[in-house]
Amino acid sequence: MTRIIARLEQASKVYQSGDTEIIALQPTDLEIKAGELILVIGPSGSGKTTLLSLLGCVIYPTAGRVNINGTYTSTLNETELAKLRLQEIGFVFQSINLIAPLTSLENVLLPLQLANVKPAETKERAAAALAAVNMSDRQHFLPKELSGGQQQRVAIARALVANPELILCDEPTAALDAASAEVIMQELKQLARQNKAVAVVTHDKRLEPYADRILKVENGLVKQ
Ligand SMILES: Nc1ncnc2c1ncn2[C@@H]1O[C@H](COP(=O)(O)OP(=O)(O)OP(=O)(O)O)[C@@H](O)[C@H]1O
Repeated sequence: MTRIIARLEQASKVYQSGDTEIIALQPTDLEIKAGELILVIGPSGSGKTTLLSLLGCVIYPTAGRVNINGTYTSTLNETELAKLRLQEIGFVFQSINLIAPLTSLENVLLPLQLANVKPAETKERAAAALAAVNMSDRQHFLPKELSGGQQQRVAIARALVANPELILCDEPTAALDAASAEVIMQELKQLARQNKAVAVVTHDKRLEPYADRILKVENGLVKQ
């Protein structure tokens, strides 16, 4: 039986802006399984980032429940939730967010240091994560010394170094040319093959051939 890594049960998100309620996401049922790469597409403002933020436990649902790898997030306090995020979820953002004064290796080390992994182990694991995205030869480079595609690969290494089950990406290829976008997608596909679940929000049509499943979001409504 395929493992379910993330599940939304009638999960919705409503934002309050002054007197107006904005329904960012209608009540949604969704299962994301180990081994699949999902694309999330839809117009601007349709609720894609909201969906990804719910899956990433960055925001709480207004109603309904979120289950990550068997745990309902509503049963956790802030500290436990932060720990779950660190252990189970890897994030890759469009804006990359590498820390400028830190080298590739130091950026990738961060999640392990935050998770209190033993120093003897951290370096080895960070180096292995960089090797997995073919960036071993750029370990000691600063972000500004790397191309956009290389920076994105370091961001992926950082997202996967703690060995999370769920990898969430918001427009990971937006700033990249066709060749770099293909490398990134091959790498995300590779992660899915290693029985992780990968969800990618994108406007980029070039990514569709890589998807096992495409979710369309329109006006806060998710269609499979
Ligand atoms: N913090 C917030 N407060 C109020 N409204 C919000 C907030 N975050 C998002 N929204 C609203 O929720 C709706 C969905 O936003 P969301 O960011 O999920 O869209 P999106 O599909 O990711 O858009 P884009 O493709 O432009 O990034 C929008 O109407 C937006 O204005």
